[in-house]
Amino acid sequence: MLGLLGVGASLAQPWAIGKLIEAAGGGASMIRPIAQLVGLFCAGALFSSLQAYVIGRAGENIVYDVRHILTGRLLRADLTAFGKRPQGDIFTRTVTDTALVKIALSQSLAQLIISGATVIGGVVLMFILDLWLMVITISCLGVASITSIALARKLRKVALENQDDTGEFASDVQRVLSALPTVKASRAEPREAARIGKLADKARRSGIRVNAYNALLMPSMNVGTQGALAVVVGVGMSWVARGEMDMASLTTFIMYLFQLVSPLVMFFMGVGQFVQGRAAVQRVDELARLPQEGNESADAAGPVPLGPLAPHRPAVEFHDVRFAYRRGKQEEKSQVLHGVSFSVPARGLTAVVGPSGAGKTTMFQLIERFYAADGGRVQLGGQNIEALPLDTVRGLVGYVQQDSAAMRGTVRENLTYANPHAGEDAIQEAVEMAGLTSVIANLPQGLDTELGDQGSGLSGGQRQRLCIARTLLQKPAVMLLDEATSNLDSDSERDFRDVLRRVSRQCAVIAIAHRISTVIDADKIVVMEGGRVRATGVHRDLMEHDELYRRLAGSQLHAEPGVIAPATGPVRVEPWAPPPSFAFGWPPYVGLTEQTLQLRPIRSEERW
Ligand SMILES: Nc1ncnc2c1ncn2[C@@H]1O[C@H](COP(=O)(O)OP(=O)(O)OP(=O)(O)O)[C@@H](O)[C@H]1O
Repeated sequence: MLGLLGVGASLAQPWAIGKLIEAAGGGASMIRPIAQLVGLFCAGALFSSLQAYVIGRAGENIVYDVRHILTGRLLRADLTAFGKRPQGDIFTRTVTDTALVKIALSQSLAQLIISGATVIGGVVLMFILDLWLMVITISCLGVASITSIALARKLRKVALENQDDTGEFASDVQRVLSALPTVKASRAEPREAARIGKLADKARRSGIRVNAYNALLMPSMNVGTQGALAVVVGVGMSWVARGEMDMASLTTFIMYLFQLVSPLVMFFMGVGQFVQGRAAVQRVDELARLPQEGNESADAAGPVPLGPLAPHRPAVEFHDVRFAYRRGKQEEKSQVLHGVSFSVPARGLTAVVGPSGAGKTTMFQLIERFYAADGGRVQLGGQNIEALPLDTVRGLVGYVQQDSAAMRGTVRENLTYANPHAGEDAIQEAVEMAGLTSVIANLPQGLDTELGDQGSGLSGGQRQRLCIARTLLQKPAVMLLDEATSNLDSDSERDFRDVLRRVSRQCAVIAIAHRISTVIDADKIVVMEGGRVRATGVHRDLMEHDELYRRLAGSQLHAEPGVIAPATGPVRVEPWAPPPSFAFGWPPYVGLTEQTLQLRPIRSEERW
């Protein structure tokens, strides 16, 4: 509305100038026309600056709303759908494309409306002033408008390409930066620089095409209006000379034509911006449509009260659970769990063992409801996990992941992440239980020491203990530990076993374990192989009856002197030796003898 009032004020200005010319020519008082003109100038300036402020504010509100809704949907996105998109692309769409949406939905839309209204108003007034001059003007502008519309269409296409290219570039930068130590250790910097350089170049080339079409858009309109101006001045002046038109009307007409130039150019620039913004809207919209996790009917009811699960019934039950990951655009299935059934008591330690790739972590992810089972039933405290609100499930289940996820922020923020209201005593207790007391005491600012991305600033084992403490603070009913002790030294692991014993008196602890010491202690052991439960029992029975378990206990589980012997008699641990030679030409294994440990130059035939 403010914009349209501004348009009204500027459209009235040539009319006021005409009146001024008439007054000057007729020798009448010029005070009134000058006052009218000044009033119109001031009103026009006031309305357009107010409109610019209001539109700018609306734009910021729009971008805030879009980002707020989008991040909410990203955080609640289904992991399968989320995992298919490169993170850099998600980042570009959330940050850069939302800014373009702001331009499209506020600035350029307002520009289109205001300059469109100015053009229409001007054209109508010019028609009233002189029909034939207007016909001449429209024919010149018509050609320019058709060219501009064709250019705007092309612009939208290249803008979409450029935004995709920028997304691809951002994804690759993110991929490399998140694995920078691996890149350096593999001496892959030149390769990566070349690869990223190619993507940057692709974005540069499509960016240049966007600029080329943008650059053509304005001059094509300018040529049309300048041509129209030349013809109007020529024809109009000859009519004035012949006395068929008065000078005031021609001046007013030319003023309107001048006034038309800028809004027309702005209109087509607005079209350009709008089409680029529409491409961004399309990309943001695609991201916002990512499938969401959770069960709407269960979640709508809100979280059910948390508390320890009843001690007399199993905490977790798997009944014939089948699950396949979906990969790629075609959603090809890779079946991982083939009818898994077992139960976990509400108290005590249950260890899950099995060869790599057996499906142990996948099982945990189904308990956390990161993914939904394709068949069968997962139950928590006797209730189907799918029927419980997600918030309740994740409040009951604490998860220490395999790769000990810690985040940028202080140690305290990391510790209280799952329970932000934890008191100082509870924090100290969790720190103590996870064996972090001396680690934190040695940090420069104790609990308030800042950690870098992924918790850098702590060792792998310390990060692992931090994650364990975080889960302890959550006081879960079911605690999932995915190889949580793999980075701990023997002393810390022994201490942690005591912690596990204490914690498992309060809740169900399920641990994927590769250390025989953790497994021996377990009240129940689940042996998995190839996505199936092969055997369950306690250490002694499994050593007697299960061939795979015996093998794992002897090799894959990290044997520790004096641990296996009391339960079963000595287990022979074969020393590891690689095969005689690998197909890709690794030199034959010779064994570490005194001779091979001596440094000597490598002969050319030994290189690989
Ligand atoms: N996100 C995923 N998408 C597709 N397949 C996956 C995904 N995660 C795991 N897999 C596959 O599922 C199978 C089981 O993986 P899982 O991580 O559950 O095994 P695991 O028993 O925990 O192994 P490990 O002891 O090595 O951690 C593997 O074959 C793996 O390739």
